[in-house]
Amino acid sequence: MTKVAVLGAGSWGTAFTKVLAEAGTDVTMWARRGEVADTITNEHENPFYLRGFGLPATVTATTDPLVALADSSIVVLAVPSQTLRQNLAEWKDSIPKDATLLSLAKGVESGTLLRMSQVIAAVSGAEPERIAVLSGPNLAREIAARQPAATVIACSDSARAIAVQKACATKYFRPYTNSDVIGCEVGGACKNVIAIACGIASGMGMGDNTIASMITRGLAEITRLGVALGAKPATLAGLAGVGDLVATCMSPLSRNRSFGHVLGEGGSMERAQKAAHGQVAEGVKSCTSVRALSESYDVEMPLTEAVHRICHEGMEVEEAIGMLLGRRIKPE
Ligand SMILES: NC(=O)C1=CN([C@@H]2O[C@H](COP(=O)(O)OP(=O)(O)OC[C@H]3O[C@@H](n4cnc5c(N)ncnc54)[C@H](O)[C@@H]3O)[C@@H](O)[C@H]2O)C=CC1
Ligand SMILES: O=C(CO)COP(=O)(O)O
Repeated sequence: MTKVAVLGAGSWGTAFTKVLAEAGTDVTMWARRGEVADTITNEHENPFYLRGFGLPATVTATTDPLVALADSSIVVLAVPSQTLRQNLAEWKDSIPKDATLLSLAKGVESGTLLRMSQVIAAVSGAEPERIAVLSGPNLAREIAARQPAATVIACSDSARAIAVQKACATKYFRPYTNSDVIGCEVGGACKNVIAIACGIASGMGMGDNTIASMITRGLAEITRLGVALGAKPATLAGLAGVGDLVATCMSPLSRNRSFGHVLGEGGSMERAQKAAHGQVAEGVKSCTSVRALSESYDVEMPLTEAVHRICHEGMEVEEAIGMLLGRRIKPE
């Protein structure tokens, strides 16, 4: 039987563990805090990140990475994008030599501007064909409630993508394979930034025309960047692109959208952080790295630029809107 280690017991790590276990896969979690690991193992729930959802009794958790990683053929990296490098450096020597490394993180690393699969390759030394990413419209609480959803598992080695697909396919969670790792990662990282922009608009009381316009123009700028980095446009028109973008930009469950909503209502960055329920709103840091990437590839990303200026340069939201609408009019 496939044995999977899920490293990270936050909301998505926990919900994805539930999916794996309900698919009949043997899964062990690593949690940072002892009380989280103990509660998962003994009470079959993670009330710290995913209150109200029972986990199958087969799921156990530990704070010892060696125990979680022993004999695993798939290692799921379920920590925030800005801490993945540091976390993986501590785990890399305990990872079985031929295991597939599956990233759940959606972000671009600050400073290095690396995608998560690149961080994994750099830190672990694993060959690119051992590195996979999972990305799609997968809000953790909806998946935990077994609401039907689809996702994409991207890996350059199709046999590994299929092995991950089999390990997590259930009656409500439908994974598709894809070979376009870059497209999936660009879609996942950039949609968080556009979700902050949509949250700002909704917080200012703007309606569906505005949000739909931002989602669509957001997709245009994400696709421009993705193609410049080597992604296939079809990937960005699929689940890991438009699918995830729509879910995150529209859902009050999204931490990135919730973060933006508070800013749009006139709240401070601190208040916005609280609205993300103490969990990561990845777009806050990724907006700066995505903007830097776009500059180095000479790709225009006006919505990303506006979110960066609001979050990190103190620009007022009204001024940012003026900047966006004051741009030269042009063909679509
Ligand atoms: N929550 C969701 O609905 C989804 C999240 N994602 C992505 O999955 C990744 C993980 O997200 P979540 O599980 O939701 O995050 P979270 O904020 O709920 O949990 C993060 C987990 O990482 C652990 N961790 C380890 N080292 C850490 C450190 N130095 N600082 C902070 N946390 C540390 C925390 O203890 C916690 O268990 C993110 O990149 C996110 O964008 C992707 C799809 C859905
Ligand atoms: O990635 C997600 C849904 O696919 C979760 O979005 P948030 O990180 O904004 O909550």
